[in-house]
Amino acid sequence: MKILNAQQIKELDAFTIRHEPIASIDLMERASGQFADWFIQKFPNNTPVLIFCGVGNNGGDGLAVARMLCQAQFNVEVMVVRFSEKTSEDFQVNEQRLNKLITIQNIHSEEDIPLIEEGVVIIDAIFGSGLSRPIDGFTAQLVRQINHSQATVISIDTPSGLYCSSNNSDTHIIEADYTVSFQLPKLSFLLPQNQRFTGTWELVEIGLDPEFIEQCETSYHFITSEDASHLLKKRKKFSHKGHYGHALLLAGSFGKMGAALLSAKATLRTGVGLLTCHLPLCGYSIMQTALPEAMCSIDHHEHYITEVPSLAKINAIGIGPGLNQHVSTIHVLEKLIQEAKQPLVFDADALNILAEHKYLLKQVPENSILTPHPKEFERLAGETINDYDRLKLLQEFVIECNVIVVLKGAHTAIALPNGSIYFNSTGNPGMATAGSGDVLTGIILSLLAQNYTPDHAAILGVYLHGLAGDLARETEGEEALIASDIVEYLGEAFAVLRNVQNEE
Ligand SMILES: NC(=O)C1=CN([C@@H]2O[C@H](COP(=O)(O)OP(=O)(O)OC[C@H]3O[C@@H](n4cnc5c(N)ncnc54)[C@H](O)[C@@H]3O)[C@@H](O)[C@H]2O)[C@@H](O)CC1
Ligand SMILES: [K+]
Repeated sequence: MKILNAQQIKELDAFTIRHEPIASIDLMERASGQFADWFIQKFPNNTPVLIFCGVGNNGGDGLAVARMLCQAQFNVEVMVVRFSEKTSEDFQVNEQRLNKLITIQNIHSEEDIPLIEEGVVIIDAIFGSGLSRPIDGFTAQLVRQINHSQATVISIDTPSGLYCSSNNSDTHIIEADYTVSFQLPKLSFLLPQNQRFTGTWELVEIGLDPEFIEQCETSYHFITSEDASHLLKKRKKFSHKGHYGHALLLAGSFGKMGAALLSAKATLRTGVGLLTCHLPLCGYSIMQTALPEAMCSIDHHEHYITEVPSLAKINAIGIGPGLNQHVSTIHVLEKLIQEAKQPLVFDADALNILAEHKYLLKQVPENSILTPHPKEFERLAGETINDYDRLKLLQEFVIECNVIVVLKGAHTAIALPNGSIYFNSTGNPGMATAGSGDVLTGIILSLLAQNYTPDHAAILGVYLHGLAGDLARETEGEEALIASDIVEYLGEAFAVLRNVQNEE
């Protein structure tokens, strides 16, 4: 699913109006209807509702929603924030329609701002995607007062004051509990720094033109279940393990053999034909006992890896989980980078070694996958002061190094060598737990070995990992969830994606 900027959203609305065709006021009615349905599902109609409307089309939505909630027997109070004399046409139509049902109040200055009573639910329809400069004056005071109140706040389309695709977090912005947005997510929703503004966000479909969306150019995408299911290949009836590739995992050191084990388990559970783990001697009985399905290639060193195993007959290589940064291991990484012709995935200490030895980073083969968390990415690429700058740095980094970076987080960002970024839609805070990243490396390695292209392996792997985590949460909850659970639920995650495939 594409992520569009404010200008593109405006053009998309206009194109839909011309080509569906649908009158602008009817499109507003459809959008407001979807919001109202969402609201009615969520709140009982004895909830007192206070709606703040701007004077543009976001405000128009607010007025239409007010009418719909009145008709659903909610007790609704509406205040129009008159930050401008000019009102949009669709705002005016909805103002007239609502006037027949209730008395609309107005805010012209700070004195008109009401006290916000306890228990009220606020709908924020002050500004939407038309915001073009920071909120100021009495509107800023209103935003401050809403944010200081105890009320539950639901924003229509976007929290008022938040730019769709650039940084303005130091200005006045509504801090919503929920944001219900129209059809496509905004870039701002996907960045950690904006979570306090958007709260939990959801999308409602409003029938914007799919062909127009198709031809819009954007670097940003949001991975839906349909997107992920399109990437998932079918297994063939007349196939054997040789068809599903041979993965090599270089992992583990004394005290960190669990990371190797988790990663190896995930590799096998993601459908690889064969897996060889190259481990230090101390890992041999651990792996053979805990995971009999994996083959072992054993290093001469007791505690860490010092040798590159044979790469013959290997289809993909993963390195990093539970490794250390001993000088011999650095040499292993160097040799591997120089000799490997297979696709590679780098994680954990493999990334730290690359960060410490930048000459190695320059030699990493093109299309290799790096899976840093934000701190590891900072070591690789440098510091930034906000999430937008980090995103820009991420794009510059992948273009310069010609690699794929999986920047882990709530909406993991997969950056491809051309600078496109895919944000993941699955996963939950329960997955912020030891070993979760090792599992992801195993999943991606497995897909690479099965001949998925590196970009597909990264996108599908990240989606599956989050989906398995979401399924695990249903029984384990967020606190009790551990990385092994993610592996346990991989089978169910595949089943969910297959269902999506079959429904299409
Ligand atoms: N037909 C359409 O275009 C649809 C639009 N929809 C709604 O329309 C919204 C966009 O509406 P608009 O483009 O009218 O814009 P907004 O309602 O977001 O903003 C209103 C106007 O305020 C002015 N403005 C911007 N920043 C300001 C500031 N800081 N202080 C004072 N004035 C400022 C601008 O002229 C802007 O057009 C969407 O977010 C969505 O809620 C939906 O009804 C779906 C259909
Ligand atoms: K809003």
